[in-house]
Amino acid sequence: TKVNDSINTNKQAQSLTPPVEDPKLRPCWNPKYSQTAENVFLTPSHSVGAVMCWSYEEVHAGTEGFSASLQVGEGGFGAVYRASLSNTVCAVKRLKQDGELDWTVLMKSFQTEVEKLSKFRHPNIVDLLGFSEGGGSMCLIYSYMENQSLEDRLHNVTQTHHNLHISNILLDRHLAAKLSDFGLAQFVSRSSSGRPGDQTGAQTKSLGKTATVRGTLAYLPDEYVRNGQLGTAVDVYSFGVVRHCMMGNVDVLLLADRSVHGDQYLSVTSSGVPQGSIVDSVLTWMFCLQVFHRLEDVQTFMWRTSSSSSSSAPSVPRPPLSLDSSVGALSQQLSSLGPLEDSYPSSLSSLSSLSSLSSLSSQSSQSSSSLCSLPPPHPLHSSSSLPPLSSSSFLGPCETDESRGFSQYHLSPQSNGTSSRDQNHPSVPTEDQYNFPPQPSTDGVLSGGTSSGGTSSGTPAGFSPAGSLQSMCPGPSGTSADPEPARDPPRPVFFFI
Ligand SMILES: Nc1ncnc2c1ncn2[C@@H]1O[C@H](COP(=O)(O)OP(=O)(O)OP(=O)(O)O)[C@@H](O)[C@H]1O
Repeated sequence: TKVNDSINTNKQAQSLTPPVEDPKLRPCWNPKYSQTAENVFLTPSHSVGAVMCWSYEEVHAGTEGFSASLQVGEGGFGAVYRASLSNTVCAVKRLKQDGELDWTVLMKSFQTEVEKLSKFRHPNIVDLLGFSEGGGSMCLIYSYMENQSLEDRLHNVTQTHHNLHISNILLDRHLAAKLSDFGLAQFVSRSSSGRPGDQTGAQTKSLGKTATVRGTLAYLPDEYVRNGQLGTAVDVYSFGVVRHCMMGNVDVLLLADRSVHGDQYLSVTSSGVPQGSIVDSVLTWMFCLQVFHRLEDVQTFMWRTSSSSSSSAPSVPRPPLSLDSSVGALSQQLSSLGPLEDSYPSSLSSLSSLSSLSSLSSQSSQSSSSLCSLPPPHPLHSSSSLPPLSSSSFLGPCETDESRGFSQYHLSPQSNGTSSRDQNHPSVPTEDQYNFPPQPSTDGVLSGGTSSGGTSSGTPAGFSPAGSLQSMCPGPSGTSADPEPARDPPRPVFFFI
């Protein structure tokens, strides 16, 4: 009753439902979602402005009645199911109705998610395919991320609890990382007063505790650390950190330490050995390096398997060249840092971990010569000293069907049971995968970074690694002298599959 009353009385939510002409398949195009000049966060080329509206019956059938056997996860906003809609595998997030959440707030979040993701498509944001209202439930329908969340995967990597705020980073079948809960998280950051970051209202009381804000300081933006602000920016920031790590970009040290120790590292690391809490920096770096290596292994494994089992083109993109060269160079830098114990006597456990991780780095360094034909770049090169990224020559590891901003999903069923989305997909520039402009200042977070953290173009620090990425991680069409170097057999994959 509460649900139905809320739906009936909430005109905003009702306005999401378009006029119904075809009850079976109802394309939802709302002109108010069209791209506007101020929507600069994502590029117009990724904008499609259309999502599908599904009936409750269709979603119910596609999830086999929201069967527990199809549930793939559960977050603060509800359970997520693997579903089949029009012969397309989707992820259906059914928003909770458990009384813990203020239903009015939830509906607003629902609306926000639909509005925002109807406007935008981005290679690193999970595509919203549609939504459903009715039957007393509200569902958001996304493209299905076969490899689920990075957090899930990391549990398998480390077999220990970790504190990264990365549950909203999902991995597609190519292991390309994408942000989810874009609009939902955005709304959580706002109170009923509309002031960003106001966590005192009843709205955020209920949603705030469900929002995923776990994490070490290293992975959270300054603004969250200082003010407790939640929201998309936190995810984007953490995503940026993880992405840098996964790319083997030593700028991760900048990001990792910015929130803890201020901006001092921004200049220090681009010119010399970082000062301050090097233990935290190195631990962060090495941990993420492990993640990167595992992801790289899996990509290599998948690519090789696909290549050897089929004479046709591989179904997964060829992995980027190894980044072990940068690891080795970093390792050398670390070995020249001097004693750490004197500076950080209380970090004994960290130092112990550091020791083992340093040895990992050495191993990586030793293997780098056989794995990578690239000359090792100087690990502390500033991004600005590197050549600009050329979109035509760079093909990063996220250059996949989905991650290219391949968002023109046509959900019409095909006779062979597959979606037609694999045909005629648009080509999208790749630069913006690595250049996140600042968020609108109304967010209150990450709006251009700090005074010394931003680049000259106003991009927050750490969100413009294009040059570094090109240097560190040239893709298969990159400028490397050896476009397809001989690689050792992939190391054992023991956690993903
Ligand atoms: N598009 C998707 N494809 C495949 N699995 C998904 C998808 N979205 C979510 N999941 C799975 O469902 C789980 C829960 O995701 P969800 O976004 O609901 O919550 P969360 O991000 O873990 O937490 P919170 O809602 O508090 O941010 C994820 O960890 C992931 O395993």
